[in-house]
Amino acid sequence: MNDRITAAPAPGTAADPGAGSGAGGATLQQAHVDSNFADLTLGAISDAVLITDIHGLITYCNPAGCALLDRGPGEILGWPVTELVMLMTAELDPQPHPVPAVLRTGRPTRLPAGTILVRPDGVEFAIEDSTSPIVDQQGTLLGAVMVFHDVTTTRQTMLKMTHQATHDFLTDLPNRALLDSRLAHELDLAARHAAGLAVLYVDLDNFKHVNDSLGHRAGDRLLRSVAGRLCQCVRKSDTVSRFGGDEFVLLLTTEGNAAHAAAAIAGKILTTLAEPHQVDGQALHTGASIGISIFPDDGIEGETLVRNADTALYLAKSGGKNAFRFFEPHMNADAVQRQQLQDGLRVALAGGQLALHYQPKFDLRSGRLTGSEALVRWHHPQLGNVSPARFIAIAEDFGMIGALGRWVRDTACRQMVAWEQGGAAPSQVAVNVSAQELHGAGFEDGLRQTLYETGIAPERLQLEITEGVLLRETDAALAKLRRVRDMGVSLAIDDFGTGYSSLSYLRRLPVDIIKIDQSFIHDIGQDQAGGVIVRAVIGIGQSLGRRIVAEGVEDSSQLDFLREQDCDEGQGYWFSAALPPKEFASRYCQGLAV
Ligand SMILES: Nc1nc2c(ncn2[C@@H]2O[C@H](COP(=O)(O)O[C@H]3[C@@H](O)[C@H](n4cnc5c(=O)[nH]c(N)nc54)O[C@@H]3COP(=O)(O)O)[C@@H](O)[C@H]2O)c(=O)[nH]1
Repeated sequence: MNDRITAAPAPGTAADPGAGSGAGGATLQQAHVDSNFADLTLGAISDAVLITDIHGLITYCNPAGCALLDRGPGEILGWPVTELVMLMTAELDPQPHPVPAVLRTGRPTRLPAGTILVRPDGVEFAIEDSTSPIVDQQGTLLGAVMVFHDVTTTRQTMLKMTHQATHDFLTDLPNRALLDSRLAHELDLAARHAAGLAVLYVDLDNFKHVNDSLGHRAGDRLLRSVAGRLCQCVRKSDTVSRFGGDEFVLLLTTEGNAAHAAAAIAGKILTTLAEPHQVDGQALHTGASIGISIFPDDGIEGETLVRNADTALYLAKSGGKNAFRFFEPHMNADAVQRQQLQDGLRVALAGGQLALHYQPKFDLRSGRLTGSEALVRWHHPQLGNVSPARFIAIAEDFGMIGALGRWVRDTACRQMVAWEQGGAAPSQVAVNVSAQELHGAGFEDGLRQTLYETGIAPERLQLEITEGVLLRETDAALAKLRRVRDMGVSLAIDDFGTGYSSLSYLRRLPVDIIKIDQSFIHDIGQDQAGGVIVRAVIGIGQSLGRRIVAEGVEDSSQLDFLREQDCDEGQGYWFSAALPPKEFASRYCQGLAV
């Protein structure tokens, strides 16, 4: 062996034969000196090799070992291996050393994965090792040999890969896979210690609108901001995960009542998320809806708890958004029906089950028919007639609203053209456009296609857009509406009065018609305020050059009042409910010249 690795052991150490380390130490050192071939071999390999005597004092270190420990042999030999090579777990807790164990048992051993070696100068690196006993031909234990190498880079790569596989790339939150495994672990603990556990399913309200109107980069930034705020709302021991899109699932563990804790956190989340988010220099507003399930009442398995929280979320959303709801068992029946409707709607869209009915609108001064509103109807083969309010929400939630809206528009326009070709048609047909449909990227092109393919004159088509939708419009969306109007199609603001538009805002909206919401018409004659609002809307709307339509006219006193206020048009059961096309034509198109 060369001088570097056979330097004399520290005086007084067991490796010094004079120190009375016994025959084992002397024999071992002699073996080193004699073994030139072994010396060359050990000097050539990249693994660190440390040999100790029977007392665990280092008697040999190869060059790779010296390099890893950043010491010359003189600073290594004679040291207790447990002091020079301190070992920790991956969590930096003390790790039992393998050399004393081998010297005690005489059996080889390996360190657990993730073991960290801490040098006396404080430098740490991850190692993999194997430690074996050294025995002579008589079977006497002479010492131990520890072979190890630095796996920091490999470990970092592995940790990075594990992180990527278990975290969301955009927000760096745990992903669904990690949530599932944490949920399984926490459920196990909760079951054994009767602890509380809640799952909160959070979904942003109108996130798609941000993406569609401001672009995906802004959407991504908003999601990161939301992720940060969600983490601020919970303890470090809780899990905030992103399930994809704008859906986040939180796992809360509590010692007390889980429902109370979940309600408090849900309230905090709604308040925190409602604060404006600074994205690209502008303040973005977003709300959220939250569904909550509680262990064990709402499920004892992770999958069930998440599914039930999702069901409760759906009801929080359909109940008006920006709210939280706890899961209730009856919701499952609703969820089953929703699934049935969702599946059924796909079939219905493919053909046969959908129909349009037409409700007439009349000029209140002349009594003449001014047009009709097309309202979609669905006869489900098992469930019978399904309310459009219900299935339109489902179409919106499950990405079918574009196709449904397109079907309604195409069918209404074709019907108008058919009536025209028959020689008698109302002057206009109105179709409802849902928020999501309007915000969809293909809306304008789809509309152009409808006009082109059906051959309807654009001025014969009217789009009804609810006030709530228009209120949330950005400049880009308003520009979209102006382009629609430039095609020659007229626009009506539907359900006016329910969205609290300011009158100055009304002036900005590119609409031709204001339809007063039926709730205000219903209030006419019932209380003072109802009539006052209707009168104000008619006066101000007309002064802004808009035509006013009263929706939901049900009796003659309402009609008289509307006429007194010089309202332009009326629609409602007093005149007629929506009718199938044939009935509509035979009642209202006779005598109408195109
Ligand atoms: N995006 C689309 N939305 C649509 C379409 N078809 C309908 N809808 C929307 O669904 C909601 C419920 O519609 P519906 O059950 O058809 O009810 C409409 C009328 O039948 C009803 N109405 C009409 N007159 C009266 C009346 O005198 N009293 C009374 N209580 N109800 C009456 O009102 C509904 C019309 O609402 P509106 O559109 O706001 O004018 C409803 O929100 C529809 O908009 C569709 O094809 N696409």
